[in-house]
This record gives sequence, structure tokens and C-alpha cells, in this order.
Amino acid sequence: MPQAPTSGGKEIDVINGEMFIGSRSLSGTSGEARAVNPATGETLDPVYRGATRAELDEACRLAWEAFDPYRSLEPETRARFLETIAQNILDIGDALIERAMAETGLPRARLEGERGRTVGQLRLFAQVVRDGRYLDLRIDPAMPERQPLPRPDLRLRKIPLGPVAVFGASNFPLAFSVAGGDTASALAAGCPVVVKAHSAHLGTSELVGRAVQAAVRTSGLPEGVFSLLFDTGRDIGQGLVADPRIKAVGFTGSRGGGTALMKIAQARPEPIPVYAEMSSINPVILFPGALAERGEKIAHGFITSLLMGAGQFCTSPGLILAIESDKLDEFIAGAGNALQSASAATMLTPGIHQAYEAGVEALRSHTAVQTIARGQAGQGYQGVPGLFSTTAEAFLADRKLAEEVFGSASLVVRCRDEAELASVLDSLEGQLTAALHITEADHEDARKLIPVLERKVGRILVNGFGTGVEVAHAMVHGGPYPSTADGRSTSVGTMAIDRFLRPVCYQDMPEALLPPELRDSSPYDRLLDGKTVLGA
Ligand SMILES: NC(=O)C1=CN([C@@H]2O[C@H](COP(=O)(O)OP(=O)(O)OC[C@H]3O[C@@H](n4cnc5c(N)ncnc54)[C@H](OP(=O)(O)O)[C@@H]3O)[C@@H](O)[C@H]2O)C=CC1
Ligand SMILES: O=C(O)CCC(=O)C(=O)O
Repeated sequence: MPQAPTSGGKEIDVINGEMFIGSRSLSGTSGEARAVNPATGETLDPVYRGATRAELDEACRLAWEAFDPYRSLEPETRARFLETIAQNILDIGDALIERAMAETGLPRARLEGERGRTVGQLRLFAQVVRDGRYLDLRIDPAMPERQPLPRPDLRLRKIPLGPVAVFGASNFPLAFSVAGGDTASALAAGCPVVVKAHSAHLGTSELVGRAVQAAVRTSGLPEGVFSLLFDTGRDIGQGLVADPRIKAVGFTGSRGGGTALMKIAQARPEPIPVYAEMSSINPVILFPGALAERGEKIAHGFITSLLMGAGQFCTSPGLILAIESDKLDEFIAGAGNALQSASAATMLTPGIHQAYEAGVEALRSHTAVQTIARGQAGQGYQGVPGLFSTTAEAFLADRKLAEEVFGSASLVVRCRDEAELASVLDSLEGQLTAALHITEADHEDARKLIPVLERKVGRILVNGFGTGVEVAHAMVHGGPYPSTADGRSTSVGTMAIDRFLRPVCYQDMPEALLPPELRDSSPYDRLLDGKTVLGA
């Protein structure tokens, strides 16, 4: 008989409706919730119960008590902790993939890929912790003889903000959820984490939460470094953001949800940052040279990107912009043909399906919008893909046409000329990505648009589509509001750690009192009197 996967002697593939408050595993007592298989409509066991206010208070108290000891650990201990979480997630094995499939309707290959991304992300942050450059060390040695005034000795490092609340995303049950990018970057920064599980994947959250809790235990860390809470209403999530011991929030989801949490965070006696990733329609601009050279290929790539994960990516190409031409007509016809044969796909939750249907219906029934194609009919909570078109004039006249329809729906906007296309771009709210499809002949026209794109988006990409974000050092997965709450940050890639840090300057502090990384013997890279000095 195969052995059950364990960590530190405890089984980690168990699903029995438990949440985790520090080292305790317990069932809540507030309300009841069950995950639903969106592919079948079947309600899944076990029953989950929400945390009480007292349990929320305990999770926050433990997180606060863990903060100083956790942030003072040797970097190597923190790095190994992140790697242990990664290994524990892998050790859960197929039980994790099967449960995530049942709770999300996402296919096995996608979830296996997402697990690889989640594990890779944790391991990358372990390297970031070891490397130490995230500390942004700066030393300006004293200049006692400087005239007219001496300069003091100034040393700067970044320290973690404190306990972080993380809201798991529905559409990435692993990579943007319990041990996803927000949790990995907060833990790497030295912040304890309290997760509010997404109600759409309770069992997946429990499995991953158990893996993190086991890593805390076997790494010998203070128990409050990690807690996972369920909520059967809004009380626990909102109470978490309002708790004075929580110092920052990570969130991926709807604009309504994100802005509700931003308001709570701002209304606290001590306001805190909310890093919310919300809506984005990700404009794709097709230039004449590219359309003439390879319109058919671009149409194929566009439809592939649009259909990915039933369009439930915040990077999905929801808006296509181009100047009227025969080649644009051919592109639209080609994309429409490809979309027509596409199957309907199961969406993550009944609510997300319903929101998609309403968004598509608003496009379909709009007097200035033409339906180019719909995919094959579906059933249950399956979303039928849709491609629509309108004119720039109509788009500019109705702001509703610029709203995100979360799913495989996209709107082509036909522009009369470059000036009208620029006006459409100028009218857009902040976005995560913009994609340019160009040839060398289009460079001059593309160059003119780059300043406006820089103002609007976090990532400008060429001859591709934004879906499938690379987890890397130079990645920006962020953008001006409302794509994110704070466009100065990214939620993917190693720079995500910066969201949970703040600088502290130590002036004329004796060597013996300085944090080790700021002493002259520091092994880390630093800026010494304005020049980069490599660590040992
Ligand atoms: N652009 C993007 O990145 C994404 C956009 N979306 C959009 O969000 C819609 C719904 O998807 P979903 O993922 O459920 O997003 P939601 O914003 O509804 O939920 C995200 C998380 O926040 C919680 N939450 C939501 N509103 C509040 C509130 N007012 N107070 C406290 N907590 C709150 C939810 O709790 P609970 O679990 O209890 O509902 C959940 O844990 C989609 O149809 C789509 O439009 C979704 C995913 C990604
Ligand atoms: O495209 C991706 O890989 C990530 C998308 C994302 O962040 C999201 O949909 O929330």
C-alpha cells in the first residue's frame, strides 16, 4: 500500500475541513460552506466552517508575536523554510491536483503547470533572501571634516512591514492563492502571513495550508508565522484588514472586492497599503505592417490566448485596436472563424459564470456593437466565447464598453486613423499589459504610442499576448489603477517583495548596535558612498 505523504511525521494530504491558526488545526464554528465542482454542479465534501472573531483575533495576535522573532532569523533559515513549503506542496502529490481540478474545473495540465510555477516562485524567493540585494543596503560614511557642516554616518536597510493579510485568488488556486506570489513574497520579506481562503477552492486551500503549517513546524519557526482562515461571509476578511496588527494586504480579484478592502484599510486609525490586483482589459494594438505580413498568424495567437483558462486571466486580451483596412477585415474574419469552432469552457464559479454571461449580453445587445462570432454552445457553468466589434467613436462615447468582461470575450475597436487610435488608448484606465503587433515598417508609428502606453500599463509586450506571466526578476505584473491599487508595485517576480518592506536609516549608530548586514563586514552588496560594492 502506498505511504501517505508526511512532513515531520504528520500526514499532509488530509482534507477534513480544518483551518490553521498557528500550530492549531481546527474546524471553525461560524456558518457553513462547501466547495462546488463547477463542471458537474456537485457539492463537495467536507463541510467548511468559518472562523469566529475570537479565532481571527488569535491568528492576528500570533502573527504579531511571531513578527520580531521571524524577521530576526538568519536569512538561510528563512530561505530553507520557503524551500520546505515548496517541497511539502510537491509531496502532497496528486491529491492536490485532483482536488484543485474538482474545485475549479481547470484541467490537469494547467494545474500541474501552475503547481510548478508556485513551487518555482517559492524557490526563487529563497534565492532572493540569500542574495540580500532586496535589503537595498546603502552606506554614506561620516565626513567629520566636511565644511561648512560635518556629515553623519548614514546607513539604510529595508525591514519588513509586519503581518500581511493575503486574499487567495479564484482563478489561480495555487500560484495566486494560499502559498502563491503574495504569500511567498511576504514570507521572504520577513512578514508573517494570515490568509483568508477563497471560498471557491476550500479543499485546495486546506491542503496547501497544511503544507505551509508543516513547514513552519519542521523549520522550528514561531507558530504565528502562518495562519489560514475560512470565512462564510465578509466579516472575517474585512476584520482581518481592519485588525491593527495587520500591516499590509495582498489581494487578487474583482474591482468591487479590492476597493472594499482599500476603503477599510484607509479608514483604520493607522491606514495600511492594500496591494490589490483587479480589472484589466489588456489592449492589443495591431499595426498595418504586421496585419499585412501575418494577420492570420496573429489571429490564431489571439484566439489561443483568449481561450486560455476560459479567459479567466487578468491578462486576457479583452480589447483589440487597429486602423480600418481590408487586412483588418481579414483578421477579424479569421479570428471569428477560429472562435466559432471553440468549445464552451467550464468557469470557476457560478458567480463568475453569471457575471460573464451578463457582460457578454451587454455587448451583444449594445446597438453600436456587432457580434462577430460566438463559440459552441455550452451547458451548466460553461462560458461560450465571444468576439465583438465596434467603432472607436462608439467606444469613446460609452465608458461601459471599456469594462472588463472576465472570461473569453473580446472587443475589436475599429479606428479611422492613428489619431483616433491614440485617443482610444488615452481614454483607457490603467492596465496590466498592452501588446503591440508590429514589423520593422511599423516602428515609427509604434514609437509614437510608447509614451501613452507607459502611462497606462505595467508591461508593454511586442508580438505576443500577455497571458502566462513569467516569474522573473524583471517582470512587472501591475499597473496604474484600477489594474492594481498601487501602480508602483508588481505582484509577480522578485520585485514583489518590495511591497512588504520599508526603509530605515541608522544615523551615527555604533557598529555593535547596527544590524549585521549594515556593518562594515556585511557579506551583501551595497551602495557605498553612491558606488556599488559587491558583498563577499
Ligand atoms: N482581474 C483579475 O485579476 C481578476 C478579476 N476577477 C473578477 O472578480 C469577479 C469575481 O471573482 P472572485 O475571484 O470571486 O473575486 P472577488 O473579488 O469576489 O473575491 C476575491 C476574494 O475577496 C473576498 N471578497 C470579495 N469582496 C469582498 C468584500 N467586500 N469584503 C471582504 N472580502 C471580500 C472574497 O471572499 P469570498 O471567497 O468569500 O467570496 C475572495 O476571498 C470575476 O467575475 C472577475 O470579474 C477575478 C479574478 C481575477
Ligand atoms: O497570466 C498569468 O499568468 C497571470 C494572470 C493573473 O495574474 C490573473 O489572472 O490573476
